[in-house]
Amino acid sequence: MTEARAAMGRIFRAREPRGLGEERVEGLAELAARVRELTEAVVLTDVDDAEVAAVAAQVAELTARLNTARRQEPPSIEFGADGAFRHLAGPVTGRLNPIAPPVEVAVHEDGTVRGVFTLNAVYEGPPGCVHGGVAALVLDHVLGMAAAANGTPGMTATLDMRYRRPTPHGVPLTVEAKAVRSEGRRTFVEAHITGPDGKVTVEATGMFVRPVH
Ligand SMILES: CCCCCCCC(=O)SCCNC(=O)CCNC(=O)[C@H](O)C(C)(C)COP(=O)(O)OP(=O)(O)OC[C@H]1O[C@@H](n2cnc3c(N)ncnc32)[C@H](O)[C@@H]1OP(=O)(O)O
Repeated sequence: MTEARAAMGRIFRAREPRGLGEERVEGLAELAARVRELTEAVVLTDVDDAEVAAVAAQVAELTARLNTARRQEPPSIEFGADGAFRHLAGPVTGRLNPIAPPVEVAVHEDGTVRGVFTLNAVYEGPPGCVHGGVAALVLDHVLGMAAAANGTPGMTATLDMRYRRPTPHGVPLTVEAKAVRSEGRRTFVEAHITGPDGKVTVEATGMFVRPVH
Protein backbone atom coordinates (compact mmCIF):
# COMPACT_ATOMS: atom_id res chain seq x y z
CA MET A 1 0.00 0.00 0.00
CA THR A 2 2.99 2.30 0.59
CA GLU A 3 3.89 1.93 -3.09
CA ALA A 4 0.28 2.82 -3.99
CA ARG A 5 0.51 5.87 -1.73
CA ALA A 6 3.70 6.95 -3.46
CA ALA A 7 2.02 6.44 -6.85
CA MET A 8 -0.97 8.52 -5.71
CA GLY A 9 1.45 11.24 -4.67
CA ARG A 10 3.12 11.14 -8.08
CA ILE A 11 0.00 10.93 -10.25
CA PHE A 12 -2.42 13.18 -8.40
CA ARG A 13 0.09 15.26 -6.41
CA ALA A 14 -1.60 13.88 -3.29
CA ARG A 15 0.03 15.23 -0.18
CA GLU A 16 0.07 14.82 3.53
CA PRO A 17 -2.50 17.29 4.91
CA ARG A 18 -0.97 20.76 4.63
CA GLY A 19 -3.16 22.11 7.35
CA LEU A 20 -6.15 23.81 5.81
CA GLY A 21 -7.43 22.92 9.26
CA GLU A 22 -10.76 21.26 10.01
CA GLU A 23 -12.37 24.54 11.07
CA ARG A 24 -11.47 26.19 7.76
CA VAL A 25 -12.60 23.10 5.82
CA GLU A 26 -15.99 23.25 7.57
CA GLY A 27 -16.29 27.00 6.87
CA LEU A 28 -15.44 26.59 3.17
CA ALA A 29 -17.76 23.56 2.91
CA GLU A 30 -20.56 25.71 4.30
CA LEU A 31 -19.80 28.40 1.69
CA ALA A 32 -19.81 25.78 -1.11
CA ALA A 33 -23.13 24.39 0.15
CA ARG A 34 -24.71 27.86 0.03
CA VAL A 35 -23.34 28.42 -3.51
CA ARG A 36 -24.81 25.06 -4.59
CA GLU A 37 -28.20 26.30 -3.38
CA LEU A 38 -27.61 29.56 -5.24
CA THR A 39 -26.81 27.67 -8.45
CA GLU A 40 -30.04 25.69 -8.24
CA ALA A 41 -31.95 28.89 -7.48
CA VAL A 42 -30.43 30.54 -10.58
CA VAL A 43 -31.48 27.63 -12.79
CA LEU A 44 -35.03 27.55 -11.40
CA THR A 45 -35.76 31.21 -10.60
CA ASP A 46 -38.78 32.95 -12.06
CA VAL A 47 -38.38 36.36 -10.36
CA ASP A 48 -38.81 39.50 -12.52
CA ASP A 49 -36.02 41.03 -14.64
CA ALA A 50 -35.24 43.87 -12.21
CA GLU A 51 -34.74 41.37 -9.38
CA VAL A 52 -32.51 39.21 -11.62
CA ALA A 53 -30.33 42.27 -12.37
CA ALA A 54 -30.18 43.28 -8.67
CA VAL A 55 -29.14 39.80 -7.58
CA ALA A 56 -26.53 39.58 -10.38
CA ALA A 57 -24.93 42.81 -9.10
CA GLN A 58 -24.89 41.51 -5.52
CA VAL A 59 -23.33 38.20 -6.58
CA ALA A 60 -20.62 40.09 -8.50
CA GLU A 61 -19.82 41.98 -5.28
CA LEU A 62 -19.56 38.76 -3.31
CA THR A 63 -17.24 37.24 -5.93
CA ALA A 64 -15.00 40.31 -5.74
CA ARG A 65 -14.83 39.93 -1.94
CA LEU A 66 -13.67 36.32 -2.23
CA ASN A 67 -11.11 37.31 -4.86
CA THR A 68 -9.36 39.79 -2.56
CA ALA A 69 -7.26 36.82 -1.39
CA ARG A 70 -6.71 33.97 -3.88
CA ARG A 71 -4.75 30.72 -3.74
CA GLN A 72 -2.47 29.85 -6.68
CA GLU A 73 -4.24 26.50 -7.08
CA PRO A 74 -7.10 24.54 -5.47
CA PRO A 75 -6.38 22.53 -2.32
CA SER A 76 -4.68 19.29 -3.41
CA ILE A 77 -5.76 15.73 -2.76
CA GLU A 78 -4.84 14.90 0.84
CA PHE A 79 -4.20 11.64 2.65
CA GLY A 80 -6.17 11.14 5.83
CA ALA A 81 -4.86 9.46 8.98
CA ASP A 82 -6.45 6.17 7.81
CA GLY A 83 -4.44 6.20 4.56
CA ALA A 84 -7.54 7.04 2.51
CA PHE A 85 -7.45 10.28 0.56
CA ARG A 86 -9.90 13.09 0.15
CA HIS A 87 -10.37 15.30 -2.86
CA LEU A 88 -11.71 18.39 -1.10
CA ALA A 89 -11.82 20.62 -4.18
CA GLY A 90 -12.70 17.95 -6.76
CA PRO A 91 -15.78 18.23 -8.99
CA VAL A 92 -17.34 14.95 -7.77
CA THR A 93 -16.68 14.36 -4.07
CA GLY A 94 -15.24 17.76 -3.16
CA ARG A 95 -17.17 19.34 -0.30
CA LEU A 96 -15.36 22.61 -1.05
CA ASN A 97 -16.39 22.65 -4.72
CA PRO A 98 -19.88 24.03 -5.44
CA ILE A 99 -20.12 22.13 -8.73
CA ALA A 100 -19.62 18.79 -6.92
CA PRO A 101 -23.02 17.26 -5.92
CA PRO A 102 -21.02 16.20 -3.71
CA VAL A 103 -20.99 12.40 -3.92
CA GLU A 104 -20.32 10.91 -0.48
CA VAL A 105 -18.09 7.89 -0.92
CA ALA A 106 -16.76 5.15 1.32
CA VAL A 107 -13.97 2.73 0.47
CA HIS A 108 -14.68 -0.73 1.86
CA GLU A 109 -12.14 -3.32 2.99
CA ASP A 110 -12.61 -5.48 -0.11
CA GLY A 111 -11.75 -2.46 -2.30
CA THR A 112 -15.34 -1.68 -3.29
CA VAL A 113 -16.10 2.03 -3.50
CA ARG A 114 -19.71 2.95 -2.70
CA GLY A 115 -21.32 6.36 -2.82
CA VAL A 116 -24.71 7.97 -2.33
CA PHE A 117 -25.77 11.21 -3.92
CA THR A 118 -28.63 13.23 -5.31
CA LEU A 119 -28.27 15.24 -8.50
CA ASN A 120 -30.63 18.20 -8.65
CA ALA A 121 -32.08 20.00 -11.69
CA VAL A 122 -28.73 21.74 -12.27
CA TYR A 123 -27.49 18.46 -13.78
CA GLU A 124 -30.48 17.92 -16.08
CA GLY A 125 -29.96 16.56 -19.59
CA PRO A 126 -33.23 15.20 -21.01
CA PRO A 127 -36.23 16.56 -19.06
CA GLY A 128 -36.36 15.01 -15.58
CA CYS A 129 -33.13 13.09 -16.17
CA VAL A 130 -29.44 13.44 -15.42
CA HIS A 131 -27.16 14.55 -18.29
CA GLY A 132 -25.18 11.56 -19.59
CA GLY A 133 -21.89 13.42 -19.30
CA VAL A 134 -22.54 14.09 -15.62
CA ALA A 135 -23.14 10.37 -15.03
CA ALA A 136 -19.81 9.74 -16.81
CA LEU A 137 -18.09 12.30 -14.56
CA VAL A 138 -19.32 10.56 -11.41
CA LEU A 139 -18.47 7.11 -12.75
CA ASP A 140 -14.97 8.12 -13.93
CA HIS A 141 -14.16 9.42 -10.47
CA VAL A 142 -15.35 6.36 -8.53
CA LEU A 143 -13.66 4.06 -11.06
CA GLY A 144 -10.43 5.97 -10.39
CA MET A 145 -10.97 5.67 -6.65
CA ALA A 146 -11.48 1.91 -6.99
CA ALA A 147 -8.26 1.59 -9.01
CA ALA A 148 -6.49 3.43 -6.18
CA ALA A 149 -8.23 1.32 -3.50
CA ASN A 150 -6.89 -1.74 -5.34
CA GLY A 151 -3.37 -0.44 -4.71
CA THR A 152 -2.99 0.35 -8.43
CA PRO A 153 -3.86 4.03 -8.98
CA GLY A 154 -3.70 5.41 -12.51
CA MET A 155 -5.01 7.89 -15.05
CA THR A 156 -8.17 7.12 -17.02
CA ALA A 157 -7.05 5.70 -20.38
CA THR A 158 -10.46 4.40 -21.50
CA LEU A 159 -13.99 4.92 -20.23
CA ASP A 160 -16.88 2.91 -21.71
CA MET A 161 -20.44 3.83 -20.82
CA ARG A 162 -23.66 1.86 -21.24
CA TYR A 163 -26.76 3.92 -20.53
CA ARG A 164 -29.36 1.23 -19.71
CA ARG A 165 -32.25 3.50 -18.68
CA PRO A 166 -32.70 7.19 -17.86
CA THR A 167 -31.20 8.32 -14.53
CA PRO A 168 -33.75 10.52 -12.71
CA HIS A 169 -32.63 13.71 -10.96
CA GLY A 170 -33.80 14.88 -7.56
CA VAL A 171 -33.84 11.39 -6.04
CA PRO A 172 -31.21 9.39 -4.10
CA LEU A 173 -28.83 7.42 -6.32
CA THR A 174 -26.06 5.00 -5.44
CA VAL A 175 -22.81 4.31 -7.24
CA GLU A 176 -20.51 1.34 -6.79
CA ALA A 177 -17.11 0.55 -8.32
CA LYS A 178 -14.54 -2.23 -7.99
CA ALA A 179 -11.30 -3.18 -9.71
CA VAL A 180 -11.64 -6.52 -11.48
CA ARG A 181 -8.07 -7.18 -12.65
CA SER A 182 -4.68 -5.64 -13.07
CA GLU A 183 -2.10 -6.36 -15.82
CA GLY A 184 1.22 -4.59 -15.55
CA ARG A 185 0.49 -0.86 -15.43
CA ARG A 186 -3.14 -1.34 -16.47
CA THR A 187 -6.08 -1.78 -14.09
CA PHE A 188 -9.58 -2.67 -15.27
CA VAL A 189 -12.47 -1.39 -13.17
CA GLU A 190 -16.26 -1.76 -13.34
CA ALA A 191 -18.93 0.55 -11.90
CA HIS A 192 -22.63 1.28 -12.04
CA ILE A 193 -25.24 3.79 -10.89
CA THR A 194 -28.47 2.49 -9.35
CA GLY A 195 -31.75 4.40 -9.14
CA PRO A 196 -34.06 4.52 -6.11
CA ASP A 197 -36.00 1.51 -7.48
CA GLY A 198 -32.83 -0.60 -7.25
CA LYS A 199 -32.43 -0.83 -11.03
CA VAL A 200 -29.10 -0.10 -12.66
CA THR A 201 -29.34 2.96 -14.91
CA VAL A 202 -25.74 3.29 -16.13
CA GLU A 203 -22.82 0.86 -16.28
CA ALA A 204 -19.21 1.79 -16.95
CA THR A 205 -15.88 0.08 -17.39
CA GLY A 206 -12.63 1.95 -17.23
CA MET A 207 -9.00 1.14 -17.86
CA PHE A 208 -6.52 3.03 -15.72
CA VAL A 209 -2.84 3.27 -16.59
CA ARG A 210 -0.16 4.08 -14.06
CA PRO A 211 2.14 6.59 -15.78
CA VAL A 212 5.83 5.75 -15.73
CA HIS A 213 6.85 9.18 -14.49
C1 LIG B 1 -8.04 10.74 -7.01
C2 LIG B 1 -8.93 9.77 -7.40
C3 LIG B 1 -9.68 9.60 -8.57
C4 LIG B 1 -9.60 10.60 -9.62
C5 LIG B 1 -10.03 9.95 -10.89
C6 LIG B 1 -9.98 10.95 -12.00
C7 LIG B 1 -9.49 10.21 -13.20
C8 LIG B 1 -9.13 11.19 -14.24
O1 LIG B 1 -9.91 12.07 -14.55
S1 LIG B 1 -7.63 11.06 -14.97
C9 LIG B 1 -7.73 12.36 -16.21
C10 LIG B 1 -8.18 11.82 -17.54
N1 LIG B 1 -7.15 10.98 -18.13
C11 LIG B 1 -6.08 11.53 -18.71
O2 LIG B 1 -5.92 12.74 -18.81
C12 LIG B 1 -5.06 10.56 -19.24
C13 LIG B 1 -4.27 11.15 -20.41
N2 LIG B 1 -3.41 10.11 -20.94
C14 LIG B 1 -2.18 9.88 -20.41
O3 LIG B 1 -1.73 10.60 -19.51
C15 LIG B 1 -1.42 8.74 -20.95
O4 LIG B 1 -1.88 8.41 -22.24
C16 LIG B 1 -1.55 7.48 -20.04
C17 LIG B 1 -0.96 7.78 -18.65
C18 LIG B 1 -3.00 7.00 -19.88
C19 LIG B 1 -0.75 6.35 -20.67
O5 LIG B 1 0.51 6.89 -20.98
P1 LIG B 1 1.80 5.99 -21.00
O6 LIG B 1 2.22 5.63 -19.62
O7 LIG B 1 2.81 6.68 -21.85
O8 LIG B 1 1.20 4.72 -21.69
P2 LIG B 1 1.85 3.72 -22.70
O9 LIG B 1 3.26 3.38 -22.28
O10 LIG B 1 1.61 4.21 -24.09
O11 LIG B 1 0.89 2.49 -22.44
C20 LIG B 1 0.88 1.72 -21.23
C21 LIG B 1 -0.02 0.53 -21.48
O12 LIG B 1 -1.39 0.95 -21.48
C22 LIG B 1 -1.96 0.74 -22.79
N3 LIG B 1 -2.75 1.92 -23.12
C23 LIG B 1 -2.42 3.20 -22.89
N4 LIG B 1 -3.42 4.03 -23.27
C24 LIG B 1 -4.39 3.24 -23.76
C25 LIG B 1 -5.66 3.48 -24.30
N5 LIG B 1 -6.17 4.71 -24.38
N6 LIG B 1 -6.39 2.43 -24.70
C26 LIG B 1 -5.92 1.17 -24.60
N7 LIG B 1 -4.71 0.87 -24.07
C27 LIG B 1 -3.97 1.90 -23.67
C28 LIG B 1 -0.81 0.55 -23.73
O13 LIG B 1 -1.17 -0.30 -24.80
C29 LIG B 1 0.24 -0.10 -22.85
O14 LIG B 1 -0.02 -1.46 -22.69
P3 LIG B 1 1.20 -2.52 -22.61
O15 LIG B 1 1.98 -2.14 -21.38
O16 LIG B 1 0.50 -3.84 -22.51
O17 LIG B 1 1.94 -2.30 -23.87
